[in-house]
Amino acid sequence: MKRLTIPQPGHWESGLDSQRGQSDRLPHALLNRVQMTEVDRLTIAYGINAITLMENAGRPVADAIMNRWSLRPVLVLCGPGNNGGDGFVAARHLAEANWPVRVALLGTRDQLRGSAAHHASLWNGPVETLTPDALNGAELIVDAIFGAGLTRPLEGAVAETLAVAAANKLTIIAVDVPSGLVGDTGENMGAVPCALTLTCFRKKPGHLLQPGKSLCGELVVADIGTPASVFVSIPPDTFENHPALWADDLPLLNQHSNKYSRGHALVWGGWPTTGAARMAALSAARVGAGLTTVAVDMSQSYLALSVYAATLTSIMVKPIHRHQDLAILLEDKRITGLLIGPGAGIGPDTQARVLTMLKSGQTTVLDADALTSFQHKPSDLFDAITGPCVLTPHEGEFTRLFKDVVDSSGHDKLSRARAAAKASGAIVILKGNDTVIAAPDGRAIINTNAPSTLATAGSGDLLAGIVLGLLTQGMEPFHAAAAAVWLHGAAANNFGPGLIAEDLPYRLPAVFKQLALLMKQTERHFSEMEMTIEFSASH
Ligand SMILES: NC(=O)C1=CN([C@@H]2O[C@H](COP(=O)(O)OP(=O)(O)OC[C@H]3O[C@@H](n4cnc5c(N)ncnc54)[C@H](OP(=O)(O)O)[C@@H]3O)[C@@H](O)[C@H]2O)[C@H](O)CC1
Ligand SMILES: [K+]
Repeated sequence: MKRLTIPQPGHWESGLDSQRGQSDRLPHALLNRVQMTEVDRLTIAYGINAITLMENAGRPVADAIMNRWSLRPVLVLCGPGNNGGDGFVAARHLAEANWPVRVALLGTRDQLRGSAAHHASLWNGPVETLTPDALNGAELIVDAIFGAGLTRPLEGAVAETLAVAAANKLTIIAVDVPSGLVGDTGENMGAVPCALTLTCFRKKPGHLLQPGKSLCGELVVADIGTPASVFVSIPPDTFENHPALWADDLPLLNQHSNKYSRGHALVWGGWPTTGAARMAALSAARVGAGLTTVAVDMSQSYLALSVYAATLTSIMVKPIHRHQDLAILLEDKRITGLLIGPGAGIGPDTQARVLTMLKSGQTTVLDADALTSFQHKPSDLFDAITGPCVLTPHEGEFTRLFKDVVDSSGHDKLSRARAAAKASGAIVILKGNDTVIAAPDGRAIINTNAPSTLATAGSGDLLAGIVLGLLTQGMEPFHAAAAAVWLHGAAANNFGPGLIAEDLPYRLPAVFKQLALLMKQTERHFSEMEMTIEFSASH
């Protein structure tokens, strides 16, 4: 199977050399504004001039409209930069197909420059002023006002016109991004919800991060002729989560596998909240940990052991009476992954257990109370993280633990997750509808398959368990984190509405079957491409 590896920074060229593919090489990369500027420059150097690039960017907008809607009046709103230029191209193609099209421009025609001025000169119809009145009679609105060049919040005629279009529920098609959406971050500086967004070459982080994600509607990526070779000098470090990024690293069974070779997961079982640790243990087992044990906190009640033991069957229980018992248990080198946090309780006992776990050198997942227990002195935690470690905070836990880090970094989710990973030395899974997985070396993945049914009690405990189960089997932590987030979303999608946390682990086997099918299709896609390459080479 061909895999799209995510090479470490600094190894990009060799990474590309080992990969196959034409323009869809690294298809899941996300590019920011600086990278896209460089992509444009390299594409032009490659031989596609700026006027053709704009033609290639604007034509798919017209095509997408004609493919989705029947003939109806269209108004194209054009801005003063290249986004506006794309709008003029789209308007021309619609008009050539005999669609009723009008154009309204922010500013005047003689202020346009370069390719935008060229394509505006090819537009034969009148150019109106961009005001709310221009909307009269239009049914579809093409928003080509601002794209990557947005520098400040929307105001004046632009803000008013978009607000009136949204209030009148007009269908809006955005060129590159809904105007007002910051492509690098997903921040909204005045954009209104669109039905469809067409962007060039690759998606941008802001298409996948909230609130941007909710503003884009259907998202389509247009091929504008940019060669995949641009990735040699523009190493992407941000990706949309997809099995192609990590599926080859998933632990696989073979005839030599036995329960010990599949690793032994250990979950800290707190008291009196026991359900969280039990569900996490079940998830770890479901994703393939050979053995799973709950280390039961006996320091508060002797009842703890009976509750865990009576409710777990294939999962083992180990009573821990004194703190030393935990350290002794961790000397067992057959244990290959640790999790503490779900239902652990906030305070010095949890702190001490976390530090003991980290000291053991074992791969560790820290969730929930294990994170909040360090809110007053996060550096104690960060200093103790010296080995493979994954942190799984939701926004509340994240803010408590990383307040100082966030104050000194960007405030968008991608920057915050990256800064937290760097400061802590751990892989950080910053959870939410747009979960970000970040590594200390700067790599990041944005997840897109999470349904809103995952916003239910216990959902986070299960995710921590899935991460643990994969790590326990030796999967590389960044890939394990991304895979776990994807599997979690896929299991929820597989169940559908009415989901409660208990349902998720039972859906994982079906998801593994889907995944195997998906990867077979990907493999077929690659082998077909190989045939195409051989065919073209021989002619
Ligand atoms: N490979 C590609 O992706 C290609 C993309 N194309 C399209 O080009 C745009 C980016 O074009 P650019 O000219 O850099 O920027 P914009 O068109 O988005 O906007 C720049 C102008 O807008 C003014 N501006 C910005 N924000 C505001 C605001 N809030 N209010 C008023 N005016 C604003 C800005 O003025 P300044 O005073 O700030 O300089 C500029 O005048 C990309 O998104 C794609 O659509 C290419 O067509 C093909 C290749
Ligand atoms: K736009």
